[in-house]
Amino acid sequence: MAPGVPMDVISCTGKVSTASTGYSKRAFVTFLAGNGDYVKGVVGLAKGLRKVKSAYPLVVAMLPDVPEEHRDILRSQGCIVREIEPIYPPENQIQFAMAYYVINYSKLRIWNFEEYSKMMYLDADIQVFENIDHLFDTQDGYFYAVMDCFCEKTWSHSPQHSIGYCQQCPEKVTWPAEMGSPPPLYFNAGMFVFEPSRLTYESLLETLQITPPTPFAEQDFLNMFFQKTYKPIPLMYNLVLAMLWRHPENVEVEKVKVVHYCAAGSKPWRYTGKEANMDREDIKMLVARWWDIYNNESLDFKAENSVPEEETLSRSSILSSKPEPAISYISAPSAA
Ligand SMILES: O=c1ccn([C@@H]2O[C@H](COP(=O)(O)OP(=O)(O)O)[C@@H](O)[C@H]2O)c(=O)[nH]1
Ligand SMILES: OC[C@H]1O[C@H](O[C@@H]2[C@@H](O)[C@H](O)[C@@H](O)[C@H](O)[C@@H]2O)[C@H](O)[C@@H](O)[C@H]1O
Ligand SMILES: [Mn+2]
Repeated sequence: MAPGVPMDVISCTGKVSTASTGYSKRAFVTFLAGNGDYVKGVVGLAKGLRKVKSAYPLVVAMLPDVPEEHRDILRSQGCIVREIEPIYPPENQIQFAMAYYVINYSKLRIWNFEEYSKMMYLDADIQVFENIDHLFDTQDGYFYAVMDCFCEKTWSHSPQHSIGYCQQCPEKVTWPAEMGSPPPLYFNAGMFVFEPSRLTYESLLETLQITPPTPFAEQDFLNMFFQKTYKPIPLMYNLVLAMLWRHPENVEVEKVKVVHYCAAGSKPWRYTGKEANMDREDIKMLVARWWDIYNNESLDFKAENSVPEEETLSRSSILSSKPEPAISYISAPSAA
């Protein structure tokens, strides 16, 4: 099992917690850039959230280069489209792990969505297979995300990769004293629970301008910025596919609620099965499950079934005012 992680999370009963007292506007948010095929990822995500009957809308923070045709597709799927301005890191010569990561700093604009009190960020290459609304009831003041893995070659630039150390199995290769203290717990930034705040937003942008970029771009930056308030949540909330072959002992596939198609060659809408590990039966099954949702027309947005956002708000405020059985915060099992 993965190392035990100190955390309190809502028991996965899915009940509304009394913690969300009073009016609180919540939403999922994803990020879309370019005129390429990631729009399929967002459509899949919107349909997946509908399939699990999530109570909250999906906001799409999109760069100006997303074509109107793609915006119409997303509106027709019930998404709330929000155009954002790009954010670029300071001048640098860095070699990002993937060249296109440079656009991912624009994700930081979501901290400025102050009309929401709590949001859950999901990459467009993520699918939600079980309802995770209960994560909105996590205690405020923290940054919740799943721990990443350092074993893929995309990490070959890092000291931890060079000595074979991974936080998913810290006992396998212990961190040598001569390299100082081991790296702090590090999260995958494809999924996280956060609270939009103008103050945090401005601090993020100011800090970014004086922070030299690093290979994992905004993910590295977010890990540095939220190091003190980061609370790991179990792997079931963001299965980074490489965990299946790097740390199978930490994965209970039947418990996985969220799958992150981030391994090379695993984007379902581009899947060929030719890249390393892509011919695995579990990968084929997870890609097929993604397509089942994407192609399921009964999951398309139907305006007549929807409740306009403002009404949804009042419903959620009724929900939060309705006396709900308090639920206990439990110290969750280790992150697996
Ligand atoms: O051409 C692109 C590349 C990335 N993204 C967005 O940026 C996120 C991060 O990129 P990606 O998921 O490919 O990174 P990975 O998690 O695979 O390293 C994607 O999920 C999308 O939300 C996008 O919209 N268009
Ligand atoms: O821009 C930096 C990116 O960093 C992350 O990518 C993953 C991916 O590259 C895997 O292949 C690695 O193995 C994994 O460790 C790494 O975290 C986030 O998923 C993505 O949303 C984005 O923030
Ligand atoms: Mn991703």
